Amino acid sequence: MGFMDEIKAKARADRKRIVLPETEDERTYRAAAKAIEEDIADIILIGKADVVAEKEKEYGVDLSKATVIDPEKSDKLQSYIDKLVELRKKKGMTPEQAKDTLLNQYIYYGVMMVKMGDADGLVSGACHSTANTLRPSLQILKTAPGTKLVSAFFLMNVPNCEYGDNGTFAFADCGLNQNPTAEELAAIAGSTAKSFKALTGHEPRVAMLSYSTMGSAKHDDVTKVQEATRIAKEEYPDIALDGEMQLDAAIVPSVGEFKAPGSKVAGHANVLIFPNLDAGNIGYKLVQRLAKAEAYGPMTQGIAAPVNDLSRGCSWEDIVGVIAITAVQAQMQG
Ligand SMILES: CC(C)(COP(=O)(O)OP(=O)(O)OC[C@H]1O[C@@H](n2cnc3c(N)ncnc32)[C@H](O)[C@@H]1OP(=O)(O)O)[C@@H](O)C(=O)NCCC(=O)NCCS
Ligand SMILES: CC(=O)OP(=O)(O)O
Repeated sequence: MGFMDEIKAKARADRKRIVLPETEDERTYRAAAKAIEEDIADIILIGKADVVAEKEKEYGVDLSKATVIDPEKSDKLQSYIDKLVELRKKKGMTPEQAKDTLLNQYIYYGVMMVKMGDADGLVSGACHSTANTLRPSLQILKTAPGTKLVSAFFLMNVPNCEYGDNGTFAFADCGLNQNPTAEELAAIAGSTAKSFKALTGHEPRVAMLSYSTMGSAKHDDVTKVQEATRIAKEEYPDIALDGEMQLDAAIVPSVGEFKAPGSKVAGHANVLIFPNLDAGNIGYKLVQRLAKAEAYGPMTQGIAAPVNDLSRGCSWEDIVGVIAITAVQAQMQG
């Protein structure tokens, strides 16, 4: 059984309520229908009932078991307006702006449902940018206790691959933090190792990636990853983590032995921490497209409740996977 089958089985065991606000996108309907058919979550769609019914017919999917919420008709609207104003008053949010935002940006309505306990998690981003998808949850849900930095990772499943754990990897940060400092990079490594273990059950082996292996090149960019590695080893002594190292040294045993002799991680890494968002975002898309890998994410870690993003290039099957992961994250956050 692959990790996604296991995640779906976990999701099924304690079904959570997952909101999908992007009812303007066909993939949302197909993913919602499949998630219901596979019994992995209770699905809440945000939109107008007649529009959803029309699309359901057009796409030939069965959404009779989904809950459809039309913000305009919801008796919760006023309480959501009040709460949003309370939360964003210091940033200048007025009741008029809050009403307009909740009625016209369904992602905000969905995030408020999670905030108010009317849903357990949210998945969006198939037709909205990452910034517009994650900003509402950063603003409204905020970070989980004990977390300073929210970051975003992908769970990757590379077919016919002997590297990582038979092709299973976590990659980070591929979605959120553009240019992490050494401290932030160390925090991303710690969070991703924890997420990888929690979602796949595998022991993480974390490589701090660079274009240099153990001092083979010299530049401020390399120094940043070396410093991040030092901090991460200090902060997370129980995690197998090493760096700085190149991608080949991280995952290919013979190269790891040659370039980083004595490293327990080199050649065996299953958690790859990229030095910046350019590298992370380009890296995951290369593996997804050229190696035909399944790529689930960008999943967030560190938000007070599970809200996960998607790539606008995702398939509806990817959305089903992210729904299942979101449901399992919701179980873990209680
Ligand atoms: C998500 C993103 C928009 C947040 O950036 P921003 O410009 O700081 O946005 P805001 O200032 O409105 O931040 C929103 C809130 O989230 C908080 N926040 C932003 N990034 C955060 C992080 N990584 N961890 C915790 N909180 C964060 C801010 O402090 C702010 O809180 P406040 O409004 O209560 O003060 C930005 O990080 C971004 O654009 N990232 C790149 C996304 C992207 O293009 N990815 C590529 C495709 S996947
Ligand atoms: C994760 C990501 O790259 O998102 P998008 O493709 O929507 O920019």
